Amino acid sequence: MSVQNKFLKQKSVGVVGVPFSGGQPRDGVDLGPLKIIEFGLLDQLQELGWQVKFDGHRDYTLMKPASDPPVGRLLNARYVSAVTESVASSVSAHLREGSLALTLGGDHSIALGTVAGTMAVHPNACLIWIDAHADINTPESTDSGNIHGCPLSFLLGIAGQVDVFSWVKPCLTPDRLVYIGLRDVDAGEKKILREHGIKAFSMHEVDKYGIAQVVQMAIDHVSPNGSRPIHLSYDVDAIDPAVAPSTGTPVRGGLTFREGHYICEAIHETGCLVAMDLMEVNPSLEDETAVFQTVTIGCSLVRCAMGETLL
Ligand SMILES: NC(=[NH2+])NCCC[C@H](N)C(=O)O
Ligand SMILES: [Mn+2]
Ligand SMILES: [Mn+2]
Repeated sequence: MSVQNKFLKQKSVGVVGVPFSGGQPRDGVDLGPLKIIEFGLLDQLQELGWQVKFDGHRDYTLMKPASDPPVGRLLNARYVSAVTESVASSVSAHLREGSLALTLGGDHSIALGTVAGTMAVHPNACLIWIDAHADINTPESTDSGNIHGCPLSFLLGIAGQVDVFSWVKPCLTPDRLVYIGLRDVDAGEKKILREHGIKAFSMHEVDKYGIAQVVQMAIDHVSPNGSRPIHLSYDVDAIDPAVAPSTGTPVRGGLTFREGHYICEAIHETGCLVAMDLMEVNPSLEDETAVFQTVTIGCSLVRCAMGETLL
């Protein structure tokens, strides 16, 4: 069922491509947006009836500081901060015009910008985070120092004072965040989820209740009377690596092809989607077939969230 959106002024989408890999150590994830667009995503969205406004392939490497020594444990902190601040304003600009904001990554640190950008325009929006990982480490709890494992702690205001990220204002509350797909959560992150009462549906709950019930429970949790705008942040590593192999931190036991798509279809049906991220597609990992599979799935997840139906 294709549904009218409650929050958009027109059926238009602003596409922000963010070829950025500074939130983690593996090269190539910055090629994600280029590949996804080469595979025809923009035309596919037009065929679904969307007016597409693409910001163009920006060169975020121009923002790379000459020197960026670790801030505590955090790696590339100044670079991540500058890029995400700019992404936040691109996302806000599309939302202010009444368009949906679609951001193509790049690594998941970029969501620090996209979610901040959404909350600046829709302060009561909720966040549905689809991922194998919780990405909620604080500057103290992170073992890796990779900021793609930390964006949610900044958005929730539990990261403590980090001067480099002073532009990030706490804009998310624990009751407006829900996860689906988790299966590789650090010990420190489990503690944070418990302490803040954050709702999470791991793969165990997906097995136990089935994806349809999980998505329904997730939406009911973050948007109790269906009235909140939804930001969907989709890390492609939520999908099982047998189906979407080209990603930097693959974890076995993930969502099936259909489960992954069902989530997008059900969120479309709410009519409340205002922003979507597609993150962590890395076209330089694995072989050509794997890249084809991963990029193709990335495109179809976005199409399903934007109204493509099977019938
Ligand atoms: N967006 C991702 N793929 N995140 C993986 C994070 C892995 C690990 N928890 C870390 O903090 O380093
Ligand atoms: Mn992940
Ligand atoms: Mn992630």
